[in-house]
Amino acid sequence: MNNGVATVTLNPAIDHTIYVNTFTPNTLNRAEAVEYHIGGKGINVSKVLSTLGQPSVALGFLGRNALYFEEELKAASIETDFVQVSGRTRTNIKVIDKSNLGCTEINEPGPYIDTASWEKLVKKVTSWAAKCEYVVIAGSLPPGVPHDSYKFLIQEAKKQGAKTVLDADGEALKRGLQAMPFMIKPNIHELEGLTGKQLSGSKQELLSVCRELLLAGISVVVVSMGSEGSIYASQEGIYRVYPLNLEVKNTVGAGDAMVAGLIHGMSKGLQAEKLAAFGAAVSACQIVDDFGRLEEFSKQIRVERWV
Ligand SMILES: Nc1ncnc2c1ncn2[C@@H]1O[C@H](COP(=O)(O)OP(=O)(O)O)[C@@H](O)[C@H]1O
Ligand SMILES: O=P(O)(O)OC[C@H]1O[C@](O)(COP(=O)(O)O)[C@@H](O)[C@@H]1O
Repeated sequence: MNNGVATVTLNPAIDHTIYVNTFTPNTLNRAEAVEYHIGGKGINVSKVLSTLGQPSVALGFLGRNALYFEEELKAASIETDFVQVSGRTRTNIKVIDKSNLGCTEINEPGPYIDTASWEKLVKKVTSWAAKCEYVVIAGSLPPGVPHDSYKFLIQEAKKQGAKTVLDADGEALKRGLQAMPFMIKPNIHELEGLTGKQLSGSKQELLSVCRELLLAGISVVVVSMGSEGSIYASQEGIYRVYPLNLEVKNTVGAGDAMVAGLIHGMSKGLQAEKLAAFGAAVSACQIVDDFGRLEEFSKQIRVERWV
């Protein structure tokens, strides 16, 4: 038993982060520093949970470079139960321009997943969902898996009694929502894709979109808005979480850290206002790359009840 959290990453990645002084497209850029980290949204959630002292099991597909992932996860005390596939797990490029802290990302599509591998994965998710309180399903779909993969996995996990958390984009998010996950954490761009509207970020507009999702049957809706902070919505109320002014190191994985923070906070029984602040504080730690500041950030974050 792993204290109740399984993360599912169908499309893990090695995040290859390249820091340049000033990024200029169509010319030679020389790297000031490089970092390689195992990633993909569910894996990142497991890594942050582990930093917070909460165990989890990581599931999904891994290709020929699986051993590297398994070793890194083991070193972080994260249990693994991946399906091995014959392709190569992808590498995603993140270029960080130190002059303005902008991040240019190129995410690969990932290896092809055949039907037999997909069926193995479904069995693993179903079996872990029976043992876990939360099943986090996150990230893009690799080629070959069904378009309604997330809808199906959420339905199966719910049948086993797990609370499901979905963090995805585009069609994968739209279809996944049909199975009514317990919690979703779209960023503002993912929410725009979902609603088909360009959002101004006004209070009325955000309230109306969150209310619609709650009414449809999702228990917790968290909309992250990068440097603008976030919105937390549940039956307890709808809250505006104001951002901190941070010395940003790298914003990659900020959303995943927020998901991990929300799950950890829920596991500890935090109520809406404190939970919303805790999720935001964990993402702030990820951005400055210093989890020693968790308590300080949790106290600094301002949460306002909207309704
Ligand atoms: N530049 C920033 N300054 C302060 N906080 C930030 C910044 N970028 C992200 N955050 C925090 O991290 C959270 C998640 O970031 P966001 O970029 O919205 O998610 P995602 O990584 O899923 O796109 C935000 O709601 C906010 O609390
Ligand atoms: O599966 P996708 O949508 O391509 O995203 C994968 C990427 O997202 C990340 O998990 C980061 O996500 P966030 O910045 O949204 O938290 C990277 O580690 C990874 O490269």
